[in-house]
Amino acid sequence: MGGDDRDGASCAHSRQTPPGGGQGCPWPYPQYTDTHGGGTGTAPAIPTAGRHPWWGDRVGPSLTHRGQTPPGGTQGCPWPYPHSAASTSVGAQPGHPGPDLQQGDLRRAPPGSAVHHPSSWFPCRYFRWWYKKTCIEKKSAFIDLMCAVPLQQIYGCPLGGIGGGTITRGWRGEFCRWQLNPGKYHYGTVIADQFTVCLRRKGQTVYQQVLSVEKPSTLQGWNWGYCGHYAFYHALYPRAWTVYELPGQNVVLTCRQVSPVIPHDYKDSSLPVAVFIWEVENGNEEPVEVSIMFSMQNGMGAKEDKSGGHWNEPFALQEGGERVAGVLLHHCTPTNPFTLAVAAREKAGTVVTHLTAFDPAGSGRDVWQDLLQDGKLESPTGESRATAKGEVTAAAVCATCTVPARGHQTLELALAWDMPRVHFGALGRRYTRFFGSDGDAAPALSRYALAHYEEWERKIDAWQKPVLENSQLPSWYKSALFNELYFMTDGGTVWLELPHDCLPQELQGPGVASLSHLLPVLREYGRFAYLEGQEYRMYNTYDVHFYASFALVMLWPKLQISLQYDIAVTVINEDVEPRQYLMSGQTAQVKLKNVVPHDIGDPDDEPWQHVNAYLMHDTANWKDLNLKFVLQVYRDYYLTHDAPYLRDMWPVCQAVMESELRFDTDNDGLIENGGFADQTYDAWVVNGASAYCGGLWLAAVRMMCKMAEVLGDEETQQKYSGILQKGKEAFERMLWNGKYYNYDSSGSDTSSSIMSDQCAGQWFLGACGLDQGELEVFPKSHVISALQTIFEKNVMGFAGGTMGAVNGMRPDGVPDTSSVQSSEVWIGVVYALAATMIQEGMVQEGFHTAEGCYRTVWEQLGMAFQTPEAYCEKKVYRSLAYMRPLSIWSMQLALESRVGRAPCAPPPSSSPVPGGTKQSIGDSPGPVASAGRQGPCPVPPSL
Ligand SMILES: C[C@H](CCC(=O)O)[C@H]1CC[C@H]2[C@@H]3CC[C@@H]4C[C@H](O[C@@H]5O[C@H](CO)[C@@H](O)[C@H](O)[C@H]5O)CC[C@]4(C)[C@H]3CC[C@]12C
Repeated sequence: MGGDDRDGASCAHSRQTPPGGGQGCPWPYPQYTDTHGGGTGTAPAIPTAGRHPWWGDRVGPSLTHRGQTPPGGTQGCPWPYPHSAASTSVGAQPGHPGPDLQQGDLRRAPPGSAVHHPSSWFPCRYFRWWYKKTCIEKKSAFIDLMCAVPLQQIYGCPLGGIGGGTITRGWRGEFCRWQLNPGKYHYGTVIADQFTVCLRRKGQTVYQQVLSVEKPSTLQGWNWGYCGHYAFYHALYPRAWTVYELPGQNVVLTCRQVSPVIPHDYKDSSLPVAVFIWEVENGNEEPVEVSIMFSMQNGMGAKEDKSGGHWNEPFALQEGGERVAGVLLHHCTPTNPFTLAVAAREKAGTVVTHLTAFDPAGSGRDVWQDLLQDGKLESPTGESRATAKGEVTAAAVCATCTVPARGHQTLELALAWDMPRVHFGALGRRYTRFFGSDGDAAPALSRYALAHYEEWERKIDAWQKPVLENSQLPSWYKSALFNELYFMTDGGTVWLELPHDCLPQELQGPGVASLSHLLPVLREYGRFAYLEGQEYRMYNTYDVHFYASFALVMLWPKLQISLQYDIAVTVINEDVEPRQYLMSGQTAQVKLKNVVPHDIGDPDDEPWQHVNAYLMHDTANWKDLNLKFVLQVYRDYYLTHDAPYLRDMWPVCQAVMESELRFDTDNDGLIENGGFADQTYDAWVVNGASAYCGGLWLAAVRMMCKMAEVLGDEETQQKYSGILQKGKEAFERMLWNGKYYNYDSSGSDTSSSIMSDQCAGQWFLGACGLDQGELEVFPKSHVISALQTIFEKNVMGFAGGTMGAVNGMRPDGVPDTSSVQSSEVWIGVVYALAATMIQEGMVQEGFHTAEGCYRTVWEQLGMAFQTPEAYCEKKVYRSLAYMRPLSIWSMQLALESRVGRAPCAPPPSSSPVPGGTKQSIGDSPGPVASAGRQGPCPVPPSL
């Protein structure tokens, strides 16, 4: 038996110091950057731990990062693979979680918190609520400040389509983040879930190795500890690929994993499957027999794996000329049982064998010897016995082929999981529409995946290619644009099927009938929800979705339309149940009529039926939610031309705007904030007229005028035109200070802070082509001056211009620390700001601003595939794997929208932004092909 004879210690040592600058060693350094030469080549940075006053330490030593191209670029990879992937050496130093500090220590107040402030009672109220929820009701807290998810810098591309559950693999190949029950994550590497290679020459096994750097305490009979320096990981969502050199064997394996995440596809994109295509290159002068064994535990490494009653059985399925074979692992829990299928494609020259069951807690020697003997598994017939309580079981499937001398072969394996029902509601998952809901779909799913993945890859290529091949776009951007999309599936996402014969309770109210296309849309495209964040478990948090919605409307517009219909239903409905809010301590009803809810509910409750899981503030008084609905309605219409949608949404827009008018307390055409944190910055107090909410208000009023015009509603058009006139004047008078719009008009010490998100209204207007000409809402010169000030102060004046834009900056160049959120950087806000800059012609500034966030998150902090909501300058972050960063797709929209104007080039990666911002104004983008929408920049038809 061969094997990797380098010990872990020598690998670990060489990770730190690149011999010869890393040139001689195969892919020796951890990287989270492109492999296309766009990287920085900077020395490793090891951020030190930081402690946040409220949520504790969250950042441990991070990965080191280099922007190095692997020797020969991606030449080792024989198929034409895109280069702009997040990539890393599998031999990289794993990230360690920070020291075990008290996460979310509620005894420590944030800086600037007033002892007598009503919310200083928040910790007591929160703790009482948390105790009742978690210890008495035995449910999970929608935000668990007592028990945060530990940071692990290990993640790579998740597996699976949209809304059927996801299994995330780490960049070292581990199966480590599990979301099969929607919205509920299990974090843990399952050791038995591995790929193992066996090489045979002249009838003798010459090499057998688990392709994992681990040296676990179970399955010691296996040959672990593959030297990760011989492998290199790349991720470009929804694909990832790892190139493995097999030391001493002159054989290169490349495993690429493909998930069906395909824009504008509403069938295959819903499938809970992934395919692993193993390309084998034999560099020898003699043939080699290659086996890839895929082993998998029955379960996700959670305590249920030991609950007993799980069993496995072999299967084979032939259909349409395709034959697949493998093992089904039936996971028989009382709620949400599921079946995993581990399968391989049988084709001429490929033999598929299996082992129905083995003990993953034992030494694994039997399995190892079985494979070692002849490169195949025993393939017993019949099902395994069911596990006893306390016992775990696993299975393995092996695909074997012979690769000719200097030749190349492919082995194709798949993983499918079939959990047709979810723990809330009565609806099944979207994929059951195509594969049935009896729980027996796993064989068909795996067969379908193996038969269709080539078509998926063609479609993914066609979608991504125009961006990847655009030499004017920096490589980091290409990685960010596609890799941030992981959250579309791995955001606790659920996509449900609404059958024709059943109507959920919340869709039965009288008002709902006025939404004439509600049922046709929901029945045709299903119901979609994703979490605010993996740590903030609320579905479709609407103030945040406002930012992320660009990804949805550009890539799966029907899901955005469906989501909006669901929000419209909640606007019409109410929930009169009283409850106490944790910040103010006041009691008010859960949901008022004619207001947009904060979220659609908690996955641990009944989402859609019980909305507003968030109980920090009473969001009936938030100023941004209603406006964000109106802004999205018109933006969606502008991009989709969906006239029935606009007609249905129009009365809802009118209702929420009427309700919003109560916030214009002085009748000057401009709403006022209420002196508490009454908007998405829910810990940053705002009082009186404000740049953020006032700006969103004016933009929404402008869109009301436009929609009224399109729909021929003259009366409403006049009404909102009048409000717009007055409101614009009030906004300029109360907030414009000659350089930018003040944070608010309260005259407080921090009123004059520079808010990075002050142009959010303009962002949406620009995205819908409503920022030009006579009817412009914000004077162009003011917008440009505000953006220039933000660039100068919040971006370049913060962390040397390398970390994006801080939310709030004082005019003297010191971050606004009046609240925890004013001194944070919100990645999703930064991408939105960058899009606004691009819309306004500040293309270089926009790219520089966004680049800071990408590099901080994906390179410096090692937070690939878990982009948080926020970080501070000193290595503190908040809320892992968050929705808002999907707003990067608005940068893409801005670039696409500029096609047709004069050409422009974003700066090459890491190029310094020229001193002034002036020279870039008026630059316009080069031809940027459409990656998001289908077809050219839209001009909505009039109705
Ligand atoms: C009670 C504290 C203030 C004490 C005082 O004034 O004296 C609060 C200070 C900081 C708060 C935490 C801030 C972060 C979390 C925010 C989260 O809400 C969600 O976050 C998004 C913003 O990132 C928002 O857009 C979204 O709509 C929200 O769902 C709520 C929990 C926080 C941990 C929050 C808790 C209160 C404070 C500690």
